[in-house]
Amino acid sequence: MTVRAENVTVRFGGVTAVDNVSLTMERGQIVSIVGPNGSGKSTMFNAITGMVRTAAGSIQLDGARIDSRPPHRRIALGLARTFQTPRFDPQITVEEAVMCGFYPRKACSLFASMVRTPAASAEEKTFRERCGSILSDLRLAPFRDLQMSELPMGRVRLVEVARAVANDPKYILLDEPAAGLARDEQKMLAYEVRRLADQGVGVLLVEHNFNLIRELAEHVVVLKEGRMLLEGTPAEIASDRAFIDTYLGRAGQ
Ligand SMILES: Nc1ncnc2c1ncn2[C@@H]1O[C@H](COP(=O)(O)OP(=O)(O)OP(=O)(O)O)[C@@H](O)[C@H]1O
Repeated sequence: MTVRAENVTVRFGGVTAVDNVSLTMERGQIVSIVGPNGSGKSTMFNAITGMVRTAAGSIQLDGARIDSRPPHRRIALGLARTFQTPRFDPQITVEEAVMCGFYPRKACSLFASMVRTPAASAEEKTFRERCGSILSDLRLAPFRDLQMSELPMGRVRLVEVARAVANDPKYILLDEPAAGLARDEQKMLAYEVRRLADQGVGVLLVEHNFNLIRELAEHVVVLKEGRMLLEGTPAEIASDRAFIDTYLGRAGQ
């Protein structure tokens, strides 16, 4: 049970944003992609989730090619993601934002929901209860009725994680989820990410905070200028001279 990206290349006009990169994420495993700004991390995410077209290579989910499937089909197959800069309607509440995450799982039709058939009401109730528990896991329950525009960006990122979790994913791709979070919020996020992995969810994490990576990731892939520089455990990566020079040295982390 894996997501396997093999020899993926993505080009934007003359720019090769990702060049022949491979990575594998198993269910229950936390894999991290690191690299300086512009090294292709988000583009690799976008290739896996179908937001950009690959020029070469293949992407498989649990053994089946998904390269030609649109993003919503990949979501339905259990691939959820968060965005570095989440975009929510500023006027919806935190609860409404997380409830959006359940829609791909809805079994009842829109018509059934509108006329409130018993099945649709029961489904709505189940989703609302699950939403409540996701909000409290991510310590967002006190903000449930606030509008998204009232939250600082760190918490907006947590709502984004909550929305992705609502989709009950097999694999979740988190794009810098800890950016802008206070230390205690980062710890709580790390705990939740670990818990997701323990429940069998594969996690792909783009993160600049190497302490968090060291704490969470079992495997790290380092990108530089779109290419894979090296891969290994956080300890192996952290002691590698090429990594220290490229990432820690130049990026000033
Ligand atoms: N839609 C796009 N059109 C053109 N070029 C793009 C596009 N998206 C990314 N790029 C280019 O591709 C390269 C890789 O960008 P990408 O955003 O994947 O890097 P990143 O490692 O995620 O960076 P950051 O840490 O700043 O988010 C960069 O040179 C970037 O300018």
